[in-house]
Amino acid sequence: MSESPSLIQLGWQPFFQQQLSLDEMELISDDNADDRLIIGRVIEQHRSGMIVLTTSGQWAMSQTAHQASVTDRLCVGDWVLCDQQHKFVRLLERKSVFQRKAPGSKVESQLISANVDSLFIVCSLNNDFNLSRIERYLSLANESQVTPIVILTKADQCDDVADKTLLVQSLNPLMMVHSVNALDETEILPLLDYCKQGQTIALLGSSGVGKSTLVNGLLGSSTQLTSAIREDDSKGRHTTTSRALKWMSRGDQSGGLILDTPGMRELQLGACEQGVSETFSEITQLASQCRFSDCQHQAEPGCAIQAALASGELTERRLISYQKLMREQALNGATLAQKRAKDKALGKMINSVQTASRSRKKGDY
Ligand SMILES: Nc1nc2c(ncn2[C@@H]2O[C@H](COP(=O)(O)OP(=O)(O)OP(=O)(O)O)[C@@H](O)[C@H]2O)c(=O)[nH]1
Ligand SMILES: [Zn+2]
Repeated sequence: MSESPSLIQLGWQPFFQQQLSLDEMELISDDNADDRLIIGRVIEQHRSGMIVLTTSGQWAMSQTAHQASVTDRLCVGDWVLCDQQHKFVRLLERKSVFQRKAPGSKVESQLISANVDSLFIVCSLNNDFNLSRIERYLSLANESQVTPIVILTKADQCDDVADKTLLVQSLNPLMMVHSVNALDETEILPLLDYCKQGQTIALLGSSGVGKSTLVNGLLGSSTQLTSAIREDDSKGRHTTTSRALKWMSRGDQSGGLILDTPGMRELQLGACEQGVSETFSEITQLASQCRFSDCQHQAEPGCAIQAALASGELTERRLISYQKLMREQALNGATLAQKRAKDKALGKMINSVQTASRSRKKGDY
């Protein structure tokens, strides 16, 4: 590792500080205490465990067997307290979290990253340009309460940059939208404003839109928090994996962190009804003005949505995009409800088995 960062450089914020008890604060600041506590941030996740970075270096975190239910649910970006033996003590509450449906399962979620402040939604201005995909990513950002920033790449390969940028801006007039040639470092410099010291950003976008190019450009000649590591993959080959959390520090300017895990890149829409509603807030607003509270927005009289379509205030594309995402939510919701019902049934069965076994022991069976 080239350099140890300060807590602030690692992304420590008042939100996390406020969670520490007085006792914990004492144990953190007392270098001589036997039960000294150390604050660390999870920077990598491996099959074998978590790598935690602290102000005094990085190490593999250990845990006791009974902590597995918590440590199995940790992810890159998490803040943890550890003891001097590098053993997990507790997880600090997350400011934000990205999760997805676990592969092969409709109901379990898999945590991808935590404590991201801003999300760069990357979309290229050539053939990948797709408003509905941006809306999908916006729903994810809103659900996770992470600030979205839309970055339109390959501006150098597009004839109507201004028109397309306006279209994206029309999704939300308050949203930050940038169009860049990601290969040109001077064009991406303004993006560094979102990555100031203590801020953690993540990137989301289809393959080939320029995420790696942006990350490399933003890192510039940054000091890396950590160097690349070599580990054996499942087939025993050596692979070089780069750190999931990268630090942008250029010259004497100390920047924020880029969280770049493969999982983040493949993120799909999980359960995020709230995020979808927020992304399409004008549609939910309109729907509340329909004459009938159960309006299907088809041909009912007094339908505010149909009226907005007719006046051109709302586009059909946007309505269809909203309905599609909402339908996906309904499906997610259904599977979650089914899972809850199943868990409840299982709980009942376990209870009845335990009651029966207790009565057998008491001899009244
Ligand atoms: N002309 C031009 N080419 C770009 C731009 N951004 C990226 N590219 C090129 O597009 C190709 C894909 O870029 P990457 O940065 O690897 O894309 P990515 O999003 O990281 O792709 P994945 O790793 O598959 O997710 C590379 O050849 C880049 O040089 C841009 O703004 N303009
Ligand atoms: Zn209606």
